[in-house]
Amino acid sequence: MSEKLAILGSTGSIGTSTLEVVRGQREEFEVISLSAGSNVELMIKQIREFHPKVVSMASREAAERVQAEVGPYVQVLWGEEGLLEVATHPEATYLVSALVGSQGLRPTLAAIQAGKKIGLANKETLVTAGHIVTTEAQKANVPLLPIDSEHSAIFQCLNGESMSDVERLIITASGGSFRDRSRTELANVTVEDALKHPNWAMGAKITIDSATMMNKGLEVIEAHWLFELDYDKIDVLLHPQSIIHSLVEFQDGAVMAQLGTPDMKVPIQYALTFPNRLPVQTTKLDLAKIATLDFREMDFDRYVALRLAFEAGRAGGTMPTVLNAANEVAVARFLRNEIPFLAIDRIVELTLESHQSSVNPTLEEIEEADSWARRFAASQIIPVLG
Ligand SMILES: NC(=O)C1=CN([C@@H]2O[C@H](COP(=O)(O)OP(=O)(O)OC[C@H]3O[C@@H](n4cnc5c(N)ncnc54)[C@H](OP(=O)(O)O)[C@@H]3O)[C@@H](O)[C@H]2O)C=CC1
Ligand SMILES: CC(=O)[C@@H](O)[C@H](O)COP(=O)(O)O
Ligand SMILES: [Mn+2]
Repeated sequence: MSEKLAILGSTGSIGTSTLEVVRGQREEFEVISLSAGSNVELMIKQIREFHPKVVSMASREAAERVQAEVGPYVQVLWGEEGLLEVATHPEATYLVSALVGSQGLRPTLAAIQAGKKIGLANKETLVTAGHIVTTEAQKANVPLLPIDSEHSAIFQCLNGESMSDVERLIITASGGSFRDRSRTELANVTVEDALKHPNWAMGAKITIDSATMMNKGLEVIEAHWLFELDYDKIDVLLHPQSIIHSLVEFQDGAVMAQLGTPDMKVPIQYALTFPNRLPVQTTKLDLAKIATLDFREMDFDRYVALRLAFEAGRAGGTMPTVLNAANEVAVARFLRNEIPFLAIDRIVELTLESHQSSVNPTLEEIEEADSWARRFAASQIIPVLG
């Protein structure tokens, strides 16, 4: 048995793909603890199949419903306390951090401080408090293994290389659901349309982030922290097929890329088994069938969210925290049909413009900035501009 797993967000897109990886490599993994929000039915199924010792749900009511079904042999907790228990269970060796949003920060930090290896899908954690998360990981001598497909690709390209030879990272972007529409054509798009990602089946929040290009913005900040590179050395390239997951250019002009069919089981398993590789049940890449790979230069006027993310990342302090929190609120409002699509990046921009950033913020200052940004973004009534 190589890893004993704690999984935050086990009922989500990354969580269920992680359990699919476990199913494919039963002798490699044991599931120790799981957490979910409100999906009681799926949690009960996961408990019956994987026999965790502890699980947690978002609310007491959901936890009681799970406990009533599974009996006393599994401890069912709830709320923030439950997330911390799941993340730091003494028997777990490895945390898969796959909650959505900056609510993943506290439990992920706790797992780092408890010495668990981290498989990081929850990019918002690194965006909101990158300097704290990376410093704590270094102190605890804990690896942060990327699950996000682009960062896994870069991590694989950098294997055995010296960071001083890296000229730049090139993060690929599919362009999301509306990549073939101009900005003015986005005024009346629906939630249903925005949720149709061309290449990946993912949770709702990241699918909207992909449509606004905020996902790529968050990934630029994530790459800055994971690979300790200046923003001037991080580029974004439109690549509609999502076959090249990202690239690294070296100072001698050589460019390394990692390719594969879009299937999160591949980066998830690599993060779990690194430095080893094991077989994965996936569709193998057939380049002759694909025949053509396309690329387009990034347009920062079309994708305002990406420009805002570069600006917030470069500004540092609490600006990335505010970018992330305002975006979380704006995306949730769009998903509830409260605001139009184009209001998402406008709300983020207005929130950033109104924020007084703190330099080298503490965890408490980050949480304060996060709360302030959530309140501000929730209160904005936006005249939508093209
Ligand atoms: N999906 C993907 O392919 C990729 C995702 N990522 C990142 O991974 C993270 C997870 O994304 P994804 O799996 O798509 O998201 P999903 O929305 O599919 O899953 C989110 C998970 O978090 C749980 N959750 C939500 N709210 C709460 C809460 N208040 N308390 C406890 N648990 C909660 C959900 O539970 P429930 O189901 O019960 O609501 C679910 O298990 C995000 O940060 C995303 O950006 C990165 C790369 C690719
Ligand atoms: C699978 C994954 O890692 C997502 O972050 C994906 O990359 C989203 O695609 P785009 O943001 O490029 O549309
Ligand atoms: Mn990604």
